Amino acid sequence: MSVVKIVNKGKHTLPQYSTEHSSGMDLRANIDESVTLKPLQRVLIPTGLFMQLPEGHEAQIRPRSGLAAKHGITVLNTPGTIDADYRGEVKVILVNLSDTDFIINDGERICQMVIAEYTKVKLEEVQVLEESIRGAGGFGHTGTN
Ligand SMILES: O=c1ccn([C@H]2C[C@H](O)[C@@H](COP(=O)(O)OP(=O)(O)OP(=O)(O)O)O2)c(=O)[nH]1
Ligand SMILES: [Mg+2]
Repeated sequence: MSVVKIVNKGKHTLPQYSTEHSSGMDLRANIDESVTLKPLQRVLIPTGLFMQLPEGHEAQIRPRSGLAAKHGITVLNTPGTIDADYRGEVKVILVNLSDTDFIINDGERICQMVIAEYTKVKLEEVQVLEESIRGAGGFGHTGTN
């Protein structure tokens, strides 16, 4: 199991996996006062967390489906990317896609964080690519049924 070093300068407990096989850990808002998010408004919410990810890993900041389905609250840049060499505070960009105000309270679980391994590649510039059956087909070219 990979180890992620974390400094918690916030007021809340460390994030945790809420069930045995959860892929994400929920992150809590670490704010002094509640924030009211108006329709289509976005806000940067601090978490109080600072991380050191092992080389070859990233953290992805993703929405919680409950907040999205019930309140239209999502992560604007989903999946947000936390780089392994980032040492600043993890912050979450939330947006309100509903038609009513939404209040974010201190300590609320606002998003989830998935730690993932990634592959670093070297780009090789060529003039022609190998053919494939798909070719340039995309954007729904296989239809819907
Ligand atoms: O939702 C996010 C996305 C990013 N970050 C932090 C960690 C990440 O490593 C850094 C840079 O993120 P990104 O590369 O997405 O932003 P950028 O606009 O390209 O900034 P930079 O020029 O600093 O890379 O900002 C967050 O705290 N939350
Ligand atoms: Mg960047």
